[in-house]
This record gives sequence, structure tokens and C-alpha cells, in this order.
Amino acid sequence: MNTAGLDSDGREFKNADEMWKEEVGDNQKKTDWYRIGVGYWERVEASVDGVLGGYGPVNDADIKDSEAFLNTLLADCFPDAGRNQHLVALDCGAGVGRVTKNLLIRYFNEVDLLEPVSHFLDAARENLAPQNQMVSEAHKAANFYCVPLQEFTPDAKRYDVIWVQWCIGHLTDDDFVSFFNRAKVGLKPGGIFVLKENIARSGFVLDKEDKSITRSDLYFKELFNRCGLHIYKLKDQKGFPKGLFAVKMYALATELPKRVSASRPKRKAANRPAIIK
Ligand SMILES: C[S@@+](CC[C@H](N)C(=O)[O-])C[C@H]1O[C@@H](n2cnc3c(N)ncnc32)[C@H](O)[C@@H]1O
Repeated sequence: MNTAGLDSDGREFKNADEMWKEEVGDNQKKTDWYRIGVGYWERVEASVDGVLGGYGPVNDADIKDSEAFLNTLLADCFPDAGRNQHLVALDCGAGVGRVTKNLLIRYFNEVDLLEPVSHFLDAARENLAPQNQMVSEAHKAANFYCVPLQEFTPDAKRYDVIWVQWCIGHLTDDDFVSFFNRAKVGLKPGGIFVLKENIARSGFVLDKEDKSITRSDLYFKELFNRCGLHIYKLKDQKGFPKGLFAVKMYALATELPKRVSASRPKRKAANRPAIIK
């Protein structure tokens, strides 16, 4: 990414390479990047408000738009869902299981959760225990993996949907690309990724406190190209308070899509680092 970016102190980098060299330029720095990232979340309360960086009230709008997006994907890609098709999803950087509990478990027969912070995963296990949720026997949280994305390789052809929300900013560009390349193997034929993320107005914004970056739409598109992924559908999140980063939902396919639908371009929210974590 050849566009300038900022860090959370307002310092400008002339491009992403300059920032990455400084942040993860040798093995020790890279180890520190991931240690500090997970360490940040280890100090956060295991609650919906905690994983949303104190913005718990955005949960409802987030789930509402995610559900509408997921419904269009299910109708297009999995028309037999709910009849004889057994659907399996992976929730990446699942936190306390917020997305699984409020959305994925209602549509997928099995959901696996991947989360590197053990007290979040313990809370997810509790939140998704059969006695604590209103879903039938045919819908369950199946596996809980306490692993970071950069170290995870899924079982081959297990998932219809791999959902990656508000966590990919913790991965370096190289780990982003190698994660999606490994994760492709975990998709069933016709399976898709959903990436839901904060979007910088241009370039990137580095959060020095939790070692994550918010990328621009263009930056994401460059990385999707490097991964050999195609945008199947794209939608903007609506209804978030002003002052937060814009948020986009990308449905990504490994094959060139037959048709692409995109929402109309919207006015983007002001760039403010570290609002939603
Ligand atoms: C903003 S929270 C979002 C949680 C959840 N996706 C949600 O939307 O409710 C970010 C999550 O990313 C997780 N995370 C941090 N570093 C990660 C990594 N390297 N791989 C996977 N997840 C990571 C954090 O532990 C935290 O649960």
C-alpha cells in the first residue's frame, strides 16, 4: 500500500512499508506486536461492552445489518439452507461469542469459535452453553479454539462461511494473506468469507496501544488481490453513531463471482482511531 497513513498519535508514515518495517521489521518486533495485541485484550472485561470497546449499544445495529447481509448470501449461495443442507460457520476473533450467539448460531447448524484470549473464550463457552440459549438441538457451538488467526489452519472443507469481524486489523499484511490462503482450504466448495471491518478514509491508521491497524477500502482490495479473493458482495454498515469509523461488510469468494452487487457510495465517517475495538 503506497498511500500515507497515520498512527494514533497523529504521526504520519509515507507508506505502509515504512510503518511495517518499524513495527514488525525483525522477529523480536513481530513477536512483540502480537504479544501486545493479545495482552491488550487480556486486560479487557469479558463482556459485549468490553469487546466493543465501550460501544456496547452498537451491538443491535451491527447484528441487524449483518443479518440482512447474511440473508442475501444464504439466498444466493446456499438456497437449501434450513432444509437438507447442514451449514457450518467459523467465527474468527470471536471474543465472547457475541456474533455467534446473536446471529450465526440461528443460521448455522454448527459454529466453531476461534479466539486467542482465554477469558473471552471461557465467557463464549458459557454464553453458548445449551442451557443459556434459545436454539434447537440442531444448532450448536461445536469447537472452541484458543488460537490466534496467524497460527490457525482449519480442517479441510469444513465451513460454508468463515466470518471475520473486527479482528483482522491485528494481523500484519503478510499474515493476513497467509491466513486467508490457509483458510481457503477450510471452505466447502462454494463457501465464502465475510469480512466486517472498520475502514480508514485513506491509507491506514495504526493503533499503537493495541497494535492493530485500520485499513482503507483500497488497502483491503489490494490485500484481497494478493489472496486471490474476489468481492462477491459489499455493503456499508448503517446506523452507527457519528464519529465512529465507517464499517464495511465484504463477502469474498475464491472463484470469480457471476455477479457483484455493491451498495451506493456513502459519505464516510471521520477518521477516529481506536473507537471500536
Ligand atoms: C473488537 S473485538 C471483536 C470480537 C468479536 N469479533 C465481535 O465482533 O464481538 C477483537 C477481538 O479480536 C481478538 N484478537 C486479537 N488479536 C487476534 C489475533 N491475532 N487473532 C485472532 N483474534 C485476535 C481479540 O482478542 C478480540 O476478541
